[in-house]
Amino acid sequence: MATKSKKTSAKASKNGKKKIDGKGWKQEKDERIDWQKLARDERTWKIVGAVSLLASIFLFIAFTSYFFTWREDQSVVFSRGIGILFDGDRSVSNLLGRLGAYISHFFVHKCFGIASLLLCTFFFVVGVNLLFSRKVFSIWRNLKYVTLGLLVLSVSLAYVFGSGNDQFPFGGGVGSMISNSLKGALGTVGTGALLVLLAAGYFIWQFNPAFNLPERKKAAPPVLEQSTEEEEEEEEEQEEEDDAKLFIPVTKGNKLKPGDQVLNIEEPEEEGSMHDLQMVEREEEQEDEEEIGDEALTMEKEIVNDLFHRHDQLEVNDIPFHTLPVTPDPDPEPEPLPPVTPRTFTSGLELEIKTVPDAEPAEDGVDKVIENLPPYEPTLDLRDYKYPGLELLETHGSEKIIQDPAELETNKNQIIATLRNYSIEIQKISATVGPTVTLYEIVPAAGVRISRIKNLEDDIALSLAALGIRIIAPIPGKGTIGIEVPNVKKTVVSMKTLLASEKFQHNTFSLPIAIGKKIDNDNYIVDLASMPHLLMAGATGQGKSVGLNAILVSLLYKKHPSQMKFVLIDPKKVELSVYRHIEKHFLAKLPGEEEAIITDTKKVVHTLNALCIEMDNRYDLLKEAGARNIKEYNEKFVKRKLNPQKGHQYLPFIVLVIDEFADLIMTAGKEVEMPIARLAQLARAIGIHLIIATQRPSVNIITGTIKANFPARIAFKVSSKIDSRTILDTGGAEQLIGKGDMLISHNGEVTRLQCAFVDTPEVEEVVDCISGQRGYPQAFLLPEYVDEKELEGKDFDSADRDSLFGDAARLIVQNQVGSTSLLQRRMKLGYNRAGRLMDQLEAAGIVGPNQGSKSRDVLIKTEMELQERLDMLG
Ligand SMILES: Nc1ncnc2c1ncn2[C@@H]1O[C@H](COP(=O)(O)OP(=O)(O)OP(=O)(O)O)[C@@H](O)[C@H]1O
Repeated sequence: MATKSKKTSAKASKNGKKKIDGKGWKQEKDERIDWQKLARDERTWKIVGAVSLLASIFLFIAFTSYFFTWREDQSVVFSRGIGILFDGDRSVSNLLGRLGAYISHFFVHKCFGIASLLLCTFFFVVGVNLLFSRKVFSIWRNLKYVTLGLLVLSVSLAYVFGSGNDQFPFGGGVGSMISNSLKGALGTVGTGALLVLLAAGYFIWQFNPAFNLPERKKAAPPVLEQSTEEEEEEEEEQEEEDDAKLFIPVTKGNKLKPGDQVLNIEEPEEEGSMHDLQMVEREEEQEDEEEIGDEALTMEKEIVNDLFHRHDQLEVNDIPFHTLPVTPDPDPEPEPLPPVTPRTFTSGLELEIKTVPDAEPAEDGVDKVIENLPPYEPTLDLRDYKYPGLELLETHGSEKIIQDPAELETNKNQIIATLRNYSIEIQKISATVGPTVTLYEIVPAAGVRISRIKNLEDDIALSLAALGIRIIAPIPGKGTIGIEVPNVKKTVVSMKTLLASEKFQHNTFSLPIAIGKKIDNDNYIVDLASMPHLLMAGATGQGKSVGLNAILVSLLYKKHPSQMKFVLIDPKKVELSVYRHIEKHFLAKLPGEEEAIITDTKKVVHTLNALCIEMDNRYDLLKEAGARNIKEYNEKFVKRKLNPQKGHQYLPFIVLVIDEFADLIMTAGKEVEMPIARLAQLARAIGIHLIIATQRPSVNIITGTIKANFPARIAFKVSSKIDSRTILDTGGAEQLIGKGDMLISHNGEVTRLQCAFVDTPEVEEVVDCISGQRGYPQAFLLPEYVDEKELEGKDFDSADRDSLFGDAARLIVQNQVGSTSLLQRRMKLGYNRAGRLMDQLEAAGIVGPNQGSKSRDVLIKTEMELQERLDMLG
């Protein structure tokens, strides 16, 4: 009981009542009206709103009635003036009696004429907003229109209809006065012109009509019109948004949105009483704040500046924000609102901040599209970059295929005779002359079994006494038998011809490579991205290096440095070294490495593992972006649907080229094979493509795992049928004639090609053309890979911190996300190192403990705090 009375006493004193003895209460302040409190009371404003709404209805009825009764009531009002209100004897015709007659006479006759009706809208807007405690209409906008409308309409109507005692006051006294003054100053015509000008100006401003002369229609860029309209619309939308934000009831537990501004926060008065509604206003706030006085809380909108892409700074107002600085409320003891986790609060108030749903990442992790931004253009990184021109390349000899009729005739006769020796008759024979070989297509006579011809392949070749005969029995899809016979005079296929071809110039391939010419002279141009990896084999001196150069040069001719990077592995140290000059344009390397072209086996292992990390990181990015492959991902990035702040970036293709694979496998074995197999299996979707070349296509080098993951394979001449089978799963490569004569197995088809020829000086020209231009500050950096074995035995206690500890701590504190994958992506680290860094950050008290799938809590909130902690740690 005693406790209860104590409580009651406390409650009472809080409400301004003081106990003076045990029997009664003395009201100390009950005589004083607390105006401030009254002004902040929601009910007060509701009453004002209701009065305003009634006033608007009253005025509307009075004015409308006046339009019909003005003549009858005019003399009465004239004669009595304001006294009419108290003159009970006088009767008037206005529907709202003497008050209606007097007020409408005042506004319509004396002031603004018909335009006075606009006043009704003002009271209506104010009334509705106050009554509903939210901004239904914009008072500010209405006020602008009413003020302008009263003036312009009254003056215009007075000008048009004139004024006189006996006349209906269309423009009212004010309108007539201004109109007459203008007429005096500008003359009737001048005044008319001014009014027309005003009307036209308003019309143009509001509707922005197009004034295109017929013949200039084409010249007027529609974009311009559109953009102006868009701006207009945007302005409208913005206004509407602002309007909607104007009045926002904030009660206990209610949530604010960014951009909302709270004018008045009322503390609860009594137990059980409702929290007062708050009025939130934008444009009228200054005025209102003055009225409400310094009791009002002002809450400022924190604009979150989000650097949405690397190169374009963007201010985004509508993304979630974390801090709302609140001016302290001098009113005592504001009751805390439900808990939140803000960074700062100065008033002791805690607000639950609701993030704007639009800015939340969509379900697939994709951010809201930031409209009205031009698409991201990766090539702007090096906007002046010029692609190498075709003039850098040479035409090697005559491009014309030499057809020697005598040679053709001899070969034909020999084929017929040889087959006849084996009792094989021919119905028809035709020849297609290619750059290196001629294909004789034969249709055997009825009853001849194709398998018989195939079995006689070696004998026929011997009889024809020529190297490089290949029998295709039957030619897939044709039902004929093909015999390829090398030409006596061969034509070199210049790289220049292929690159100049329509097929190369105008294709939509992601990574177009021009490899060579088919036997029918068709250019063989394919998309490396769809292959998706390529295995090349060939005995020494048969054209492998030229083939690799042809592929690399094709890509250099089509891709911008921002779109593609090479990882070049060259254990022989000479083949690819020419490309070292384009390091800052097209090469990728490990952080801290001097040379971009990798020649050392140990570094090859690191690089391959780093590529695996890059692959994993890219998969994480794709997953977050809800994209299935690099193309979809980059499309989203270009459309600015992905936030670089979250680690997203435009992903260049990465082409890994290993020139002598056999050497690597011999020295590093599984250490090389495993990451290559992993990359080959998984890297296609994320834009990493492999080209592996080897002189020795034996089974211990091209293992089953490697083969299974390299569906596209090229064979130059090899030394044995077994090698041909290892590389192509079929014989034939041993019968090639060298100098770029090759077989390519792609999409289950084996095609004979003459590889495009590009000489080393040409490659040097191309490389010089690129390296002479502005490049990136350094090569594209691959993620760092730390060999677990090298770390064994090393104890990573807090005294032996990772060199990246400080950077990692800063990144985590800046982002306020304790996630290992963030470290991996942003710092290009492997999982193990990132994980170890995270453990060290935990030990240093910067992040909290592991929380399973949820990211760790970040215990340090500001960079200043972090710096202190780092200084402390030493
Ligand atoms: N496509 C081609 N057209 C014409 N000639 C070619 C072509 N490819 C290669 N050759 C000729 O063959 C020679 C050897 O080619 P390349 O250097 O590419 O052989 P390789 O297989 O790389 O040899 P290695 O493995 O020993 O480096 C070239 O110097 C060139 O004269």
